[in-house]
Amino acid sequence: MHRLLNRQLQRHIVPELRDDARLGIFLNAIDHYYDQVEEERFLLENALRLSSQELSQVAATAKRDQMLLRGVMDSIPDMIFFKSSDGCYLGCNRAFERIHSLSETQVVGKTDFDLMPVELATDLYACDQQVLTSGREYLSERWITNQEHQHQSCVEVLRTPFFGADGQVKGLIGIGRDITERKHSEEAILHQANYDSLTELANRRFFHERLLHEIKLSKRSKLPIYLVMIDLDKFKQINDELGHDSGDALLIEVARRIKCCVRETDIVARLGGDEFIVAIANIIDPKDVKIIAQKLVDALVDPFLLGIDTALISGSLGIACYPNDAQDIETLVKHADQAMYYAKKSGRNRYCFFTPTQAEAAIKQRQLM
Ligand SMILES: Nc1nc2c(ncn2[C@@H]2O[C@H](COP(=O)(O)OP(=O)(O)OP(=O)(O)O)[C@@H](O)[C@H]2O)c(=O)[nH]1
Repeated sequence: MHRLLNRQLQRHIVPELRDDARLGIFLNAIDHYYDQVEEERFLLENALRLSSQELSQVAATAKRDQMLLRGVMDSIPDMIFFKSSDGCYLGCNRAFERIHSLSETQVVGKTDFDLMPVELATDLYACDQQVLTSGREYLSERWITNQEHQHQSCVEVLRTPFFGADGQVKGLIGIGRDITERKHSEEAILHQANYDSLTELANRRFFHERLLHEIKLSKRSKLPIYLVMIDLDKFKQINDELGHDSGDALLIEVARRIKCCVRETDIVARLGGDEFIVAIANIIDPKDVKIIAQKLVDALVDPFLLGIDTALISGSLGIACYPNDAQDIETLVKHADQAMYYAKKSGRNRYCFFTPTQAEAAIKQRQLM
């Protein structure tokens, strides 16, 4: 280009001037200048080509990294989500999508109030706030209903804050694990530890625990608690005559009948064998205990239909009162047992209240043995 310009200048300059040494210097300077520009242009073009190559390499690497990160996130079985400080979802992984039956596109930019039932959303909002306001981790456990498949799963979520360069909380990362199976087995273990497997009533251990709680309440309310010990009369005969399975069926029916005679808040337990116990709290008029005890006696004499057989049985009941008869559970149960024993001795199919003479008689009997 500059050579063309140089030629143009040479042509239009008058011949005398063309030999002028100063003009020659000027033209050479132009020539040199254009050479320099050409070189710079070449370098610049080269640099541009190289940087655009680098740029596409960087972009390719970034894309590869992003895909790798996405692949890793999606293959993690725990659910992952990110939220901004105003509670809007920034992203989530596949496990999150699966648990909630929601795609990432449905989620991003939305809050829990846009996506979940209001009760759950309020609950999750409170969990988020724990992290966003304190800047500390927070572990929560929630039952979530999958709207699409209508099944419930229990999810344990660890929320961790993330910070900006200014040190302020900018949002949170949640990592959640489906612990439904663990929860179910924990519940089963707890049920096994607290309930009698045959009748589904509370067992001795759980009865003790619940009675302790009732005693605390009674101390405040100043209302007594009555323990009613129930032992079936001649139950062994049922087993012997009709078989163990029929005996089991009868015990199940006894449990059902006992529960029908008391309030839902009263504690009904099977202590073992054919022995049951009921704790009746909040009794204002002691006459009510007599009414309940008689109801229990009557309920047990009703015939039991056991397959093709009909069984007749009765029960002997002993009653002790907290705090009048004893202040600790062990003595209270012992007194109810002594009263029950007295009912058996007095002809069965009845209830008896504990009296101190029964305790004296029991001591004497033990001394004779
Ligand atoms: N079917 C069944 N029988 C049981 C179970 N646990 C204990 N038994 C039986 O229940 C019977 C309890 O008998 P006892 O309370 O000792 O005596 P009883 O025949 O009821 O006579 P009294 O109590 O003196 O009126 C025993 O034969 C035990 O083997 C059970 O889970 N199922």
